[in-house]
Amino acid sequence: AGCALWPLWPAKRSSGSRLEDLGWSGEACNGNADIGILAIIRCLLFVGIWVCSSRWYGAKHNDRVRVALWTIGYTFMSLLSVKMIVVASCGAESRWPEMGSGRAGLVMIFIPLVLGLLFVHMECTRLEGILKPLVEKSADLEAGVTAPLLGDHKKTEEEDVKSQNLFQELVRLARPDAAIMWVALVCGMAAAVLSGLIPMYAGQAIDYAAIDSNRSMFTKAMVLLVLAAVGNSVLVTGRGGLFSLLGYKLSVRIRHQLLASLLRQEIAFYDVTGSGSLSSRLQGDTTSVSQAISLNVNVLARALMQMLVVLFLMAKTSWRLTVITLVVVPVGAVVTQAFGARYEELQKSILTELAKVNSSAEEALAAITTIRAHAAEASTEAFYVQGLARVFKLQVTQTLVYCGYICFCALAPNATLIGVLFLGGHLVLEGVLSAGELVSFILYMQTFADGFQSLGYGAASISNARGSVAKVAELIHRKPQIEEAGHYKADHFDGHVELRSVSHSYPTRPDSNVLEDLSVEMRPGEVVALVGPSGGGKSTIMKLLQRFYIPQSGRVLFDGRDISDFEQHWLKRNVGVVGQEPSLFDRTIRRNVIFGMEPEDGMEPPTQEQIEEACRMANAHDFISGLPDGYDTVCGENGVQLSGGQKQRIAIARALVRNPKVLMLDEATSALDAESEALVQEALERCQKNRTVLVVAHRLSTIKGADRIVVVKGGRLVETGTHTELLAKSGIYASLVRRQMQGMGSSLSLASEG
Ligand SMILES: Nc1ncnc2c1ncn2[C@@H]1O[C@H](COP(=O)(O)OP(=O)(O)OP(=O)(O)O)[C@@H](O)[C@H]1O
Repeated sequence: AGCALWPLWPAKRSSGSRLEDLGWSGEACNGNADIGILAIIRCLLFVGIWVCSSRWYGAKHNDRVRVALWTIGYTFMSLLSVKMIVVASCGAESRWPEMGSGRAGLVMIFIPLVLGLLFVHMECTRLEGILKPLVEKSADLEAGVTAPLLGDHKKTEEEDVKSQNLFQELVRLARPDAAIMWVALVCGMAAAVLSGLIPMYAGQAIDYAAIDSNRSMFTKAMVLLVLAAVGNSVLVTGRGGLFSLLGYKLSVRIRHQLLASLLRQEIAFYDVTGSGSLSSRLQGDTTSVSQAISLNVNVLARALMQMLVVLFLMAKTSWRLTVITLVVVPVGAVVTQAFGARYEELQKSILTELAKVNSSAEEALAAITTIRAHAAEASTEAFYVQGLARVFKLQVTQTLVYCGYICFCALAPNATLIGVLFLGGHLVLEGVLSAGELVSFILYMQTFADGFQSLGYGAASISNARGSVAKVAELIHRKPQIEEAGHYKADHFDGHVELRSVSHSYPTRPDSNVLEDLSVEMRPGEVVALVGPSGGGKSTIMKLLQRFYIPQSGRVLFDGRDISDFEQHWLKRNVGVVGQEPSLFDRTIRRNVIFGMEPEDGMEPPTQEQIEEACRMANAHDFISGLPDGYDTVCGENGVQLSGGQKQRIAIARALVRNPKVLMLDEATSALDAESEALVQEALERCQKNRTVLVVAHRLSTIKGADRIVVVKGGRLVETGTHTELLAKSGIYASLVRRQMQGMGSSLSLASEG
């Protein structure tokens, strides 16, 4: 309380009355020369005490308290500033010459300005405080991006550094369009200057017309006014258009960079990061990042430039009126924001309550027979009415807040206008200010208030986008945690495949070994069937052979060379894969067949003959030719426009068009009708000729046809041999076969055996 009242107390008691002492009488003060200096020292001390105490209190309690404290502090600071204006205006020149010379005026303008900036800073901090937990919460919910990005869920120092580098990140993203940005900023700067000149020329025109009656000067002022207005509109258009262009360019670039980075991440990254959260990064976050840069930088830059220009012109016109404006405008902005925040809070509560009420009504209508059976109509109705009453109560509060808000909105600008007119009118009467200058000032004031509001809006929006910028930037910069493959391309490839003493655990479960010291060799041209109970590690072997993961120990070799040495495009051309669930893209059949072999992939695309030959081998050519658009038929999202069997056959054709030396097949277990299954099966058998084939087999017929059967259980190779040899052993394989023969399992990899 002492702190709060101190600034209001006169610097030094004088013999005159309190009002005289403050200089309201308009006569010279009776105080001493140090009155102004003392006031400034007090003011600075007050700011110091207030900032420290509110920070301390805010840290201990919450942001609302801090903002409330700040508001109280600001109010008293404003009163102090008003007092200082009065003191400075009361003819203190006689005792403190600087007071009248304008230097003190600058000091007084400076104080509220610093406070204004402090406000913006604190508002951002407050918003950040509110947003951070939300961002963290949503990240937790997504159980996604942050996990692999931040590593071990730790809130690391790295994260803090990254958030500090946010501005640098924004600059980095916008750098390729720096030229556009600079031109846009220059346009904005020039527009701001011109928009500041408009009120000035308007004031001059009034002075020349109404006071000086100077026709030629009036015409000159009007011409300049027109030029300023036209120039301003041209520049504003240029600035707006360029910033929009910048936004779109940015959005394209960020999306491109993000998808390019995502496509290069190791498969383990996707094990922990849901595709849902990644697509939300790609859609929502990229939009907010590009908007943060284009739209909000535009708003902020425009507001800042406008405010600086107008502030300069205001101070030049009348520093006394400027101080009044600097005191009142931020107060208006704070109150507006407080109202807005409360209004939104209430709106959210209303929507939540309304949703509850609606669902209770829906529930009641859906369960009408239960209600009737229990004669519970009255209590159901009462429950609904209680809900409606809660909504109504909230709506009344919201209306009160709204009334307060519109009352303030209607009153505040007029109150400011009246205040400025009152003081300005006195200055005009005393000849300190001309009528035109007063009009100019009032127009400046409006521009300044607009600028201040935009500044708050822009700062809040940028603050909102911080989370998105951080996430997008981390994803763009994320280095795949699997070392880059080599560049080896073999002149001759036999198709010899080997897993040598491989032990593997997935990064998400580093403590559980999925494969344990497993060694398998597949000689060129050999067909090897991989069987075993579910969860035994068959698919893991396939994944290691595709270098989705690097084994913890042991080696994966092709023709005796480590898989990591090979140039991956070359290897994928020589090693074909057909998965259990064929995944097709929303493109034409042709493009789906040559997937990964398009010119953009650095490959010579297969010819139409080669495509058709592959499709013939895959039993797909006939049905494709029967489609109205043939090979140009679009498959639809994930191939929805095709049947399961057709999709499988296209996937087989996709593997065969590469004419691979090694073929890896995961037999489809999903139900296909008998005809489709026969076609797929026939295609699979046909494509095994002259190739090293590794097939995760579920059907007895496939297994019987294999040169060798490898039984994997618990990550270990437990049996190997031909069908007959393994049956004779009466081991796991024999029991799996027995179970299938007895019709207890549809495949040889049922979990019950695990
Ligand atoms: N991406 C992954 N992250 C963590 N663990 C995994 C992952 N994929 C598989 N596993 C685990 O590894 C073990 C072996 O799985 P794998 O898919 O290789 O078995 P499988 O023999 O192919 O089984 P199925 O015949 O049912 O397909 C299982 O315990 C499984 O839970």
